[in-house]
Amino acid sequence: MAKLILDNLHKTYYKNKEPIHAVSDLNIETNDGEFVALLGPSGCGKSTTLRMIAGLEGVTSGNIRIGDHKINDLHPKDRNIGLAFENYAMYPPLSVYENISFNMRAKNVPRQKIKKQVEKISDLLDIKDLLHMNPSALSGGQKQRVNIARALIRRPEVLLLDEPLSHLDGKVRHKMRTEIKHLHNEIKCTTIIVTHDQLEAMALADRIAIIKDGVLQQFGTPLEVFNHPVNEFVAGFIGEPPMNIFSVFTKFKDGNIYFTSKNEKLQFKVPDKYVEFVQEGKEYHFGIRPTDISVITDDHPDSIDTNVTVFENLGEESRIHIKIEEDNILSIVSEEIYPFDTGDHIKIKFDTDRIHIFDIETGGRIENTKVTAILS
Ligand SMILES: Nc1ncnc2c1ncn2[C@@H]1O[C@H](COP(=O)(O)OP(=O)(O)OP(=O)(O)O)[C@@H](O)[C@H]1O
Repeated sequence: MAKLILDNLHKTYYKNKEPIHAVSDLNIETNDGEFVALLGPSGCGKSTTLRMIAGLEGVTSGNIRIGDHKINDLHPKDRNIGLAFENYAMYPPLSVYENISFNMRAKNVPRQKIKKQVEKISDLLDIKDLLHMNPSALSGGQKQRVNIARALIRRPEVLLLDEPLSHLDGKVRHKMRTEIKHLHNEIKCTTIIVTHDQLEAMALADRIAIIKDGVLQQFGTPLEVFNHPVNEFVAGFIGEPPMNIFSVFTKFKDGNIYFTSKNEKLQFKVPDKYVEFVQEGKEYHFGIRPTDISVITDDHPDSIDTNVTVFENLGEESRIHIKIEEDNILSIVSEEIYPFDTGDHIKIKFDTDRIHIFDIETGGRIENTKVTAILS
């Protein structure tokens, strides 16, 4: 087991002499045996980061260390890293057994030792029955398992998984996700997974590094990034369906400060924890997750009168779409609820402990939280 440390890592490419900062001053330190997800939209620099760790791409500046050893200048095969790629680059004429043992055979490791290790790893990944087969006869999920076996046979200190589930569909994807989690619990190898799927990152990782335009936005546990997103980008990227985010304005009334919508249809007393951080007469972005909006029947000082635009009953939850002035807002209610029709009048209430306020210029969270985070 080992810690992986990315220290001020920077990668610049040049296209028509114009610099592309694919990765900018990235700082991440994993714990021993930790499972970390690099998460972000297409082009944010996830794969470049993984490729630099693997040694398939040089670094522009900064250092990569495993424990105390700087590995920047080592050849990929000397880094003690196992890499399972998005595409299953296996040697087609060779059997699964031969594919898994390829590197050991190239190094003239004794046959018996190879056999023992392949058996052990195929047991772990439940691919014993596939060993005699040709790669072309494998399903997507089976190929991915073999791919991971090939990476693990080297007993790496760090395992890198590049979008391992992206070619798999529905149920297989879900099953494989659970298997990867199970495998990690067994082998406890420091693992970095690259994904653009936030649910995958939330389900698998101990901590998630959320990257935008090559810049780390937040590095935290799934609950930290979900409950305390450091900025509007993270708030909108984490969570499915996404957080409702809309403009509000601050206004003084009767000795209290309120968030209001543009035409004051929404009037919402600023919760105490935000009072010292907001200024009067300013616009903010107000975030609330769909599950933090409830439908109420009693009167409440903070209740909001509105109308249903669309009602969807999904069995285990109901989705109620409403409109407050120009903003479409979604509420998700998990308890059984009276089925509404379009146009029905309802009262909703925001959970005041679970609102998020962002600065409209910087996108940064307006609240003095103690979350380990880096603001862009
Ligand atoms: N070899 C290269 N030459 C020039 N630019 C590159 C090269 N590789 C990547 N880039 C650019 O660097 C940025 C980051 O790319 P990267 O592939 O790391 O992103 P990503 O987050 O992994 O995206 P995806 O999820 O689509 O794979 C992008 O703007 C990309 O166009």
